[in-house]
Amino acid sequence: MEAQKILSRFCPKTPSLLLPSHKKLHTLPYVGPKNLGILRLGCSYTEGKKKRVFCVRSTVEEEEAKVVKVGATAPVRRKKLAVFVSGGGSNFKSIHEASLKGSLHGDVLVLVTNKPDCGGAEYARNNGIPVVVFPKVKDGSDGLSPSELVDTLRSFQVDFILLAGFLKLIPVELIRAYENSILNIHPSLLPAFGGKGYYGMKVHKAVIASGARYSGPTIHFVDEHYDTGRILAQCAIPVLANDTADELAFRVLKEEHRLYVEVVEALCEERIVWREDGVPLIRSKDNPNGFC
Ligand SMILES: Nc1nc2c(c(=O)[nH]1)N[C@@H](CN(C=O)c1ccc(C(=O)N[C@@H](CCC(=O)O)C(=O)O)cc1)CN2
Ligand SMILES: NCC(=O)N[C@@H]1O[C@H](COP(=O)([O-])[O-])[C@@H](O)[C@H]1O
Repeated sequence: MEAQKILSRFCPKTPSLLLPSHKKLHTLPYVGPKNLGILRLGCSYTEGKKKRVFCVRSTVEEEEAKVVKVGATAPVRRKKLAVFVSGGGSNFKSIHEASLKGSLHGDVLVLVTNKPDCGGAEYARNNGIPVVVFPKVKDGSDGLSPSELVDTLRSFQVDFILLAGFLKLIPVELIRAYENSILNIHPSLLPAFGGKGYYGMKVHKAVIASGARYSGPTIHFVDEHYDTGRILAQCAIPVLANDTADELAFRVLKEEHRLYVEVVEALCEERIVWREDGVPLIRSKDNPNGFC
C-alpha cells in the first residue's frame, strides 16, 4: 500500500494493480479434485471507493517451479530486483528478457531513473514495470528523496539493486540500507578509467586516447564513491589499432549484456561467496568447487 501511495505521487501512469509478486498473497488450499492446484487469493486493497481483490491460480507444479534447487538441495527463493537507469536501458532490457525467459531466477519489480523520458523508462512502462524518479529534480516536485527511495524499495521488498547506466551518485542512505546488495556495470576494466567524469562515451574515448590494448566491462559492488566498490566480474576484450570510440563501445556493450545477465543469474541463485580478504567470487553453476 505504501509503495502505491508513494508511486501515485510521481508516476500517475503506474498500473493501478501493483505487481502481485510484492503484494502479500494469502495462499488458500484449493478445495477440489486432488492436486489440481492452489487458489492464491491476492490481498485486497482499496483504490478510491473500489476494493480490488485479485486471484491467481497456480498448480502445485508451478509453485514448485518458482523454487530453484542450487547445489545440494537447498531451495532458493526467487529474488526481487530494482534496476536504475539514466539512458537507453539495453542492459536493463537484457536482464528483463533473461527473467522472462526463465534463465534468471528473479523479477524486475521497479525501475528507478533520474530521466523519466529515457529509453529505459519507456521500456519499463511498456512492460508494466512501475517507474520511480530519483533523485528529486532541482526545485521540482518530481522525484523521491533518499529516505523515500529506501522506503519505496523496501515496500517492493527489493532484494538487490542493479545500476545499469545510472549517472547519479547513490546516496549513503541507500548504500547502508542495501549493504553488499547493489551492483553496477562500468564500461572499462576498473580501476582504470573510472570515477567522477568517467561515464558513457567519455570512458571509451579515454581508453582509445591512452593506447590501452584491452578494455571491457567491470561489474562491481557499489560503495559511497564512484567505481571504487569490490570488483565481482570483468571481461577483457582487445582494443584494435584502428578502433574508433564508437566501435569499441559497441563491442564492450555486447559483452556487458552477456556478463551482466550471467552475474545477476549467479546473484539470484545465491552463488556469490566472499573470500577471507573481502574479495567477492562467483561459484560456478556446473562445478560447486570451482569459480567463474
Ligand atoms: N555511490 C555510487 N554511486 C554510483 C556509482 C558508484 O560506484 N557508487 N556508479 C555510478 C555509475 N558510474 C560508473 O559506473 C558513474 C556514473 C556517473 C559518473 C559521473 O561523473 N556523473 C556526473 C554527472 C553526469 C550527469 O548527471 O549526466 C557527475 O557526478 O558529475 C561517474 C561514474 C552510478 N552511481
Ligand atoms: N559509468 C557508468 C557508465 O558509463 N555506464 C555505462 O552506460 C551504458 C548504459 O547503456 P544502457 O543504458 O544501454 O544499458 C553502459 O555502457 C554502461 O556500462
